[in-house]
Amino acid sequence: MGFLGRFGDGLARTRDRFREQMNVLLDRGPDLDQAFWDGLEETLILADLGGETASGIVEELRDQAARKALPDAYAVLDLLKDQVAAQFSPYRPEVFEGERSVVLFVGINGAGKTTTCGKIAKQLHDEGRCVVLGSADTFRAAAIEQLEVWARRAQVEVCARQRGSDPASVCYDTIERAEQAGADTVLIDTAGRLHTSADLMRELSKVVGVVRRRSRVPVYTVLVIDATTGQNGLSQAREFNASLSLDGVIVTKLDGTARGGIALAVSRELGLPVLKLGVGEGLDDLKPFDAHEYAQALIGDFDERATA
Ligand SMILES: Nc1nc2c(ncn2[C@@H]2O[C@H](COP(=O)(O)OP(=O)(O)OP(=O)(O)O)[C@@H](O)[C@H]2O)c(=O)[nH]1
Repeated sequence: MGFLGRFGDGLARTRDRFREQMNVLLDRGPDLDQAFWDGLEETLILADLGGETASGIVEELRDQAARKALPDAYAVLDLLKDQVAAQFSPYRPEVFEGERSVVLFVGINGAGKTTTCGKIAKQLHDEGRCVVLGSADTFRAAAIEQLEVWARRAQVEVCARQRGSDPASVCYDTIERAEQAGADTVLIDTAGRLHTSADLMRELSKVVGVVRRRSRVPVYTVLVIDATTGQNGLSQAREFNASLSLDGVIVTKLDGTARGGIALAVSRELGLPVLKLGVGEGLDDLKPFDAHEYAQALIGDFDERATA
């Protein structure tokens, strides 16, 4: 693993944009003047960290610069990574690594729910856990087939019914089957929906309610966000969280965007842990989350030599 860690390549575009902006700022000289602080905040906003998060980080760094009498911008940038890492909500290992769990994947259309569900099934199966998949995306026929392909690849069982079936009863069947099989983890794919559609959100909330009532093991609801949607990811997270009380988020497609900061914005502003990061379409491109590795990959190393 390189010095940028597991997310290094996936966050390359976000990091390039960030460094480009920072270099423009540092070209003026390393003084800790108002223009530097404004420029730093703008750079963080441009990486899609969100206005609230960006100003929170800058405020804290300003405070530390004054308290520790930091000499210049390079000294501030040394502290930035720790500041970024500290903003994330604490990781919740119990969602995928707990003794038993049922996890529902929710999110807007095309966010990467089915793919993520399949990748996690394969990873957990390879770790020796018994996994059952449930295809509650009964709206899109291709999603059922896609999950069946993943189930074969991962060598796990999948519960599916034909297109148009009631998603809540697919969940019911899936949990029953998982109990019979003595499964450790149940992963349920749900149909994509717009967070702005009240009817579809109500329907999903009903499905989650059925699962919570039926399951004898902890149930977690995980939002999958496509990083390329940028700040819209924050509105998605707000709406899904308001309807479903989310337990965590997975951010996908970080490889295709310079807006990788959205993972931090959502985690900090909604108090939700990031559980995994998707950095490509391959099986190994879904990475376990680590706040320090994320910060390292986002910012890289800044020193006078690197920017000269
Ligand atoms: N580059 C990249 N592509 C990804 C990533 N995760 C998923 N995808 C791709 O995104 C596309 C949509 O993924 P799906 O898993 O079908 O999305 P979905 O949320 O299940 O879609 P709906 O069922 O329509 O809501 C697929 O082509 C995936 O291969 C990622 O981390 N990086």
